[in-house]
Amino acid sequence: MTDRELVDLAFTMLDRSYVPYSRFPVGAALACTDGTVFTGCNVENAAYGSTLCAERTALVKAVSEGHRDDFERLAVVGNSTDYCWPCGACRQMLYEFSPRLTLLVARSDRQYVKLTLAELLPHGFGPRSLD
Ligand SMILES: O=c1ccn([C@H]2C[C@H](O)[C@@H](CO)O2)c(=O)[nH]1
Ligand SMILES: [Zn+2]
Repeated sequence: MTDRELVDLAFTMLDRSYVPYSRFPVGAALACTDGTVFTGCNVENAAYGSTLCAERTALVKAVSEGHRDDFERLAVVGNSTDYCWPCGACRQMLYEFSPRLTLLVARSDRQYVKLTLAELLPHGFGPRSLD
C-alpha cells in the first residue's frame, strides 16, 4: 500500500469515530512490514479521561493480533485545518514498540507530512531505558 493509500484509508475511519463530546474525529491506519494494515478511530467516553485515541486503537489492535516489532508506517488524520499531530500518550505508546516508526500526519485537505517518531519524541523513554 502506498503512503497516499494509507492516508486515504485512515480518512475512511473518521466515520467510525465515536466523538459525542469533542466532535473531533481522528482516523489512523498502521501498516506492518508484511503488508497487514490495522485501522483505528478515536473512541470517547462519558468519563472523558477514558477516551482512546485513534492511534492507540490501531496499535492495540495490531499488538493483540500478534504484531509487535514489525510496524512500518502509521497514518494519522483529522478534519482540522492543522495537521493531526499525535498526542503525548500516543507518541509514548508507539515508542514502546516502534521507535523508528514512520508517520504520515494529515490535515483536512488530505495533505500530509512524513516524519519519524524520533522527530516527534526525541530522547524517548522506552524498554531499554529500564536496563
Ligand atoms: O493523538 C490524538 C489526539 C487526540 N485524539 C482524539 C482524542 C479525542 O477524542 C479528540 C479530542 O482530543 O481527539 C486522537 O484520537 N489522537
Ligand atoms: Zn493520542
